[in-house]
Amino acid sequence: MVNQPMIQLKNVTKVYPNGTRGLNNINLEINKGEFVVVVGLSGAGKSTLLRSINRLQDISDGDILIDGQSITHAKGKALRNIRRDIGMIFQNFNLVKRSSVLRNVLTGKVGYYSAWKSTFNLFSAEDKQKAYEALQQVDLADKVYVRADQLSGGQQQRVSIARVLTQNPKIILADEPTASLDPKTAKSVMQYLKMLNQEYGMTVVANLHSVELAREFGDRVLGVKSGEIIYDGKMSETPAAVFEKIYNGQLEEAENE
Ligand SMILES: Nc1ncnc2c1ncn2[C@@H]1O[C@H](COP(=O)(O)OP(=O)(O)OP(=O)(O)O)[C@@H](O)[C@H]1O
Repeated sequence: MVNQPMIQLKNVTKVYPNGTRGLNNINLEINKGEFVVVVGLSGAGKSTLLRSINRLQDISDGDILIDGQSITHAKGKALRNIRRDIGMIFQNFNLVKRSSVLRNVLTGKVGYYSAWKSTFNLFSAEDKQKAYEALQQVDLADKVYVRADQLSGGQQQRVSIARVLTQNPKIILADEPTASLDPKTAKSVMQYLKMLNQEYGMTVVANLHSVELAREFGDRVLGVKSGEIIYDGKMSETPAAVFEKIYNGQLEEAENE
């Protein structure tokens, strides 16, 4: 298959108002269908990278392209359309806790509805059916009408995965998706993310703290330090020692050249 760039960062810099360089002149291409894990110490810039890709925050310099279109310069409807193609998975699940599982999953469709229809939850029967099917995919069909806050952490993360499936994006950005879960549950959540990647061809970029999960699920690994990419390689060609060094903050860019 010819490599098709899905996410492109061109000379991207993010300077926070207090002067911190969250990202320092990053150039990066992620292809359609890749499962990329981003690793690095706390404060390295992993979340800044993800938040910049879907423009949850504006970058200071450079350009970011999503499937060939600049999200950096998009406005109004064009920006909303690009954002529709990007699903997010958060460490804290970001569910509406007092709403039902089904309603939470349907919010994945909000980007497709006019403001007033989504305010009044006027979802079509077809979308309700799709949301139900998404819940089947993550093995939660028996929890459709349960309130989100009645579920365990792992189940709540599966609801957020079903929400992303309903949104049907091209890209999923997962910011520490398993950080608040026990190891067994974390692995199961990663398996569902892998399913979205393999069965639906969604491109996944995930920040992960766990070396073990990163090695098991990523196809490609990006090591980040002080707002720069200090390692970029195929998982299968990345020795375990490189991981240890990235996580210990000992890997310097020169070692990777
Ligand atoms: N809103 C902000 N204002 C100022 N500095 C910030 C802001 N957000 C992040 N930073 C700084 O930018 C750098 C990168 O932070 P970021 O949150 O991207 O790191 P991270 O690798 O995701 O860390 P963690 O694993 O702890 O989430 C850090 O020095 C951080 O203190």
